[in-house]
Amino acid sequence: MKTYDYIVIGGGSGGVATARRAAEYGARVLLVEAARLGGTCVNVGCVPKKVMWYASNIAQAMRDAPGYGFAAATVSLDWATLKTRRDAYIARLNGIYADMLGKAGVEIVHGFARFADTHCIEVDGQRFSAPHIVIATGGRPVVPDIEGAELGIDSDGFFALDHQPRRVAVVGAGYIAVELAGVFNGLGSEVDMLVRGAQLLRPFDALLRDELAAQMQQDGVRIHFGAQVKRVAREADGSLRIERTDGPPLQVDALVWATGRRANTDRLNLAAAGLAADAKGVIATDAFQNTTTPGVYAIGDITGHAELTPVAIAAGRKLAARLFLDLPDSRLDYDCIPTVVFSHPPIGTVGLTEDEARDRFAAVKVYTTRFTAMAHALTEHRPKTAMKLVCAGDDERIVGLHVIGDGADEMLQGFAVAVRMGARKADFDRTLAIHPTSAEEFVTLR
Ligand SMILES: Cc1cc2nc3c(=O)[nH]c(=O)nc-3n(C[C@H](O)[C@H](O)[C@H](O)COP(=O)(O)OP(=O)(O)OC[C@H]3O[C@@H](n4cnc5c(N)ncnc54)[C@H](O)[C@@H]3O)c2cc1C
Ligand SMILES: NC(=O)c1ccc[n+]([C@@H]2O[C@H](COP(=O)([O-])OP(=O)(O)OC[C@H]3O[C@@H](n4cnc5c(N)ncnc54)[C@H](O)[C@@H]3O)[C@@H](O)[C@H]2O)c1
Repeated sequence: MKTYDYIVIGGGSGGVATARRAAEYGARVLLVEAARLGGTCVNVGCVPKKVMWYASNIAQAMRDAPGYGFAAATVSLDWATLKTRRDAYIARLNGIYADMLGKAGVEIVHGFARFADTHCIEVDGQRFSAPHIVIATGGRPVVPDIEGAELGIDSDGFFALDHQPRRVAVVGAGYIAVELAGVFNGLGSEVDMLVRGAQLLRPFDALLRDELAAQMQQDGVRIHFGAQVKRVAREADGSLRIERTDGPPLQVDALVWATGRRANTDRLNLAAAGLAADAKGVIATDAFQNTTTPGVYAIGDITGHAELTPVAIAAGRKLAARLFLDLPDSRLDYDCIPTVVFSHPPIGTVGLTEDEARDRFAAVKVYTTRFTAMAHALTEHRPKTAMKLVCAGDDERIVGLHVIGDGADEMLQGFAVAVRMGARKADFDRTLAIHPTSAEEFVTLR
């Protein structure tokens, strides 16, 4: 049996980050990865998704071009070329991850890890042990148990598509549903969204939810609220017939399930480590990523906190510093996590929604604005930008900042620093505007 200081199960966002840091701090580290290095984010998440988002933005820019006097061009996408180029980019990233880990001195084993006991794992019959083992095995998409569900694809299947479906149904209303629906629509597919509830992005501030639904509908996405899929069947021409609760069947070329994810903990033999997961596969941790078994930790999506790459990375790095730099207080603060939804238009949000703030504070003041960004003054397509500042207390501390509109994705990071530092409305007011931008509206709100 080979022994190490630290074993990392899973080479995704959290696993790679914690392994690398621990090795840099002098630990002997083994990382076990069952599939491709980089995990969900690099292979079937953030990265290929953002490439598709950019592609969709380029298509929109081509449609906007005549407003600026350019001759109208036919927007015709060779999806297969885009996929080949995207896949090549990701293969390069896989290689960079392997190099990076190698240079840091992390040993990598390719295979599927299972616990043999509290401090020992087994990979393809080989055993490895360490006093510290971190589980960073991420999650996978879940699909409802409905007749014909297997005829649809999930987000992994979206990235495997080698041609563009002409008509698409997207089921769900979370991050992935709105992002993929926006990409398909921007690239010219006909899109129907089937939403079980009455809103998109239910946990988000009402301003963002309402603006996004309105803009997507204006851009041609048919959003069916209160809609559930009853049955899916393949027609003779290869298309799919989707029977739903709220209206006549839909006929589409692809059905995408964007109905949530579950943690990859069911095949880890957790019991051997004295652990158990909940129904969604989530492993309970304390504020320091400790599980209930001493020496076994969990980070990233399997902990059921904000399922975001920077969260997994930061939790992994903090843990490495606690274990191998002798910094006993090193832990991630899960408050005030900024996040961007790469919808069309994009959303940026940090802190509390207005409703959350009203529940928490006696005095809440809200500032909002809604306008057409200058870039669209000359174009036929005129998406709106909307912003909200949620302030609490007599000194109007900014406890929530929300924006939807072009540029929201790049706008948020700097404002997230200000919110994290405890900025007051008065701090925004005395910050000079940068003109002409959309972001300047945040410092001129009255
Ligand atoms: C479509 C999509 C888009 C997304 N977009 C964004 C975005 O724009 N921004 C953002 O911040 N987040 C985004 N996310 C979320 C982000 O990808 C995850 O939060 C992040 O990848 C979680 O990192 P992790 O380390 O917990 O797990 P993962 O990155 O999922 O890595 C887990 C790794 O563990 C491996 N593994 C599993 N079981 C075992 C085992 N037993 N043995 C060995 N290896 C194992 C897996 O193969 C995988 O490589 C997106 C997710 C999806 C699905
Ligand atoms: N831009 C980003 O940072 C980004 C992008 C994608 C994903 N993510 C992360 O990944 C996580 C997972 O994303 P997601 O979109 O899979 O999950 P989600 O939890 O955001 O959304 C799941 C959606 O599916 C719906 N749903 C669940 N079961 C259903 C059913 N049987 N029928 C119909 N609808 C059903 C839910 O109501 C919800 O709208 C996100 O919470 C986020 O943390 C982040």
